[in-house]
Amino acid sequence: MATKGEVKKEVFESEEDLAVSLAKYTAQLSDKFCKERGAFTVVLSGGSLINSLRKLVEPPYIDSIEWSKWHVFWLDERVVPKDHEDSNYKLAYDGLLSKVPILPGNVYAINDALSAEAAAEDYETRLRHLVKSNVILSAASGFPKFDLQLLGMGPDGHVASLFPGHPLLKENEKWVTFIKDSPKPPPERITFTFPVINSSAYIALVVTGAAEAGAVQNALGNSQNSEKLPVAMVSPEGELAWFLDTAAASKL
Ligand SMILES: O=C(O)[C@H](O)[C@@H](O)[C@H](O)[C@H](O)COP(=O)(O)O
Repeated sequence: MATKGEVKKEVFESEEDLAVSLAKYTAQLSDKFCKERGAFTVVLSGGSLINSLRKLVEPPYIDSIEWSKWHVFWLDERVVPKDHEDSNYKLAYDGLLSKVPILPGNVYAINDALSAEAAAEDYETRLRHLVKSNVILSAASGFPKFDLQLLGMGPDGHVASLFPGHPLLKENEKWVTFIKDSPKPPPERITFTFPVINSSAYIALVVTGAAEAGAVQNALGNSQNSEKLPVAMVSPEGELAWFLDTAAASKL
């Protein structure tokens, strides 16, 4: 499946068709990595992505995926308790993790007892241990190389908690950092940095709805706007696969 630096783009008639294809894509990668190395490291976003993964908890995937080999991480997380409505962990737990036999020890939620700054540091330290123990692979650059990162995008073109014009876009040393002034509430979050996003073996960028069409154009089309949005900075070492619906692709 993989060609280094390859960008694939598929436009679906409906979100339902997109969800079917996204489940197939995720299951195929799970198969590949479980066979190759006995583990699959998957990074989740918040937002509508979790709903778009709903076909994974239905046949055939619910039974065929080797869930016990999954290791689940978050691209970004809101600094709120894990049972809070705003928690990306809760969103993923309710919609996916509670419905499949993933091992609780393989689910890497943030420590919600810590401040934003401390939670980001703690998450990075845990990732470093998992790279040492070969659960997460390491890129030549030294950044962690996740098998699959599943990204959503906001109408302003943000990915993870990396927002347009924010100084965090330039962070090139830390693996995980924090933000206290997120324009999208809640304001306090931790987030992967671009070097970690772009070290990924595979990235799926899942975007639906007319509100995101301008940002999709900025990344993929002939946009007049010279400011590169965060989504346009997604450029993994491995494969980038866009999953769009017709509304999100309407300006291409
Ligand atoms: O915590 C978050 O806010 C998310 O991880 C965020 O980065 C999300 O992926 C985008 O905002 C897209 O959200 P929608 O899919 O709901 O548009």
